Amino acid sequence: MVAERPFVEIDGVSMRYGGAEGTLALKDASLSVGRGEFVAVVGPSGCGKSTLMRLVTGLWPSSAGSVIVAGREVDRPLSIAGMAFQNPTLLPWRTILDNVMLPLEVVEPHRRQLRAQRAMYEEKARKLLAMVGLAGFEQKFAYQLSGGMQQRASLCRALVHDPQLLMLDEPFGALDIFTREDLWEQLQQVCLTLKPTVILVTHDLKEAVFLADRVLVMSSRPGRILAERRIPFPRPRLLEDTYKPGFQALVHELRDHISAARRGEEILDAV
Ligand SMILES: Nc1ncnc2c1ncn2[C@@H]1O[C@H](COP(=O)(O)OP(=O)(O)OP(=O)(O)O)[C@@H](O)[C@H]1O
Repeated sequence: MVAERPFVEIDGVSMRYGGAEGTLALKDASLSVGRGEFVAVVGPSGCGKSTLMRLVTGLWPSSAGSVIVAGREVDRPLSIAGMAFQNPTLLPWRTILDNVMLPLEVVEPHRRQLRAQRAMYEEKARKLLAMVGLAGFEQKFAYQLSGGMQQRASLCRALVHDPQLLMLDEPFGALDIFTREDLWEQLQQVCLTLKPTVILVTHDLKEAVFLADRVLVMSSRPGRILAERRIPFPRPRLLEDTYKPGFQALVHELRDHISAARRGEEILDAV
């Protein structure tokens, strides 16, 4: 049997901002993500995690190496990706429903079909909102929602055009722990239902272990993948699981990797 080609293939990628004398954010970073896999990327602050996300989604070109998604070299912003960031960035003049439907006005083939099939698309957006507990808030504006609710809406916006790839950069970073845990469960449910390929950048190791099939640990800047850990726990995972010794041992193991990576940074800085 022929092994399926990874959905995301990053090979020997380097990225320097600001010309030859600028900041080397990534150096010789390689990783691959299988179709339908949920990968979390963790690492010391400033190690290049967000840079990696920008390269995969085609928002920036890499300085060296190759980024291939769905078998194609990434050389422009990817339309098959949905993205959500720490800041939900909802447009204040649009209702929540219209914010969620925004990608449909931009991404083909939805853009072409939106006028004729508006009712179908609207139903889809409403279903997503209901899935994350926002039924009844469709006609509200962002200022009428809490931070956690806005983040849920931004997750729906990232999913509305059926992206094959979901890119999440600290999407829950600004939220309190209760809201965050609530959203982990909802994201897990959404992923079990829609089965996108997901890359999640997070500082929260518990979040990484709860959500991911595999956690990748990056070195300090210039970033590359230092270690990876497969997460063996069956799904759906429960919040109670995060208190179990096996779960906590994995979190500690990842923390040790990151501490080692940070010590590497200090040693390098001292040279
Ligand atoms: N647009 C930019 N121009 C110049 N340098 C940049 C730019 N974006 C990021 N950098 C630098 O590249 C390095 C990696 O940044 P990046 O945001 O990718 O790290 P990160 O791991 O996501 O950080 P954090 O964990 O703190 O969010 C940092 O030193 C940062 O200062």
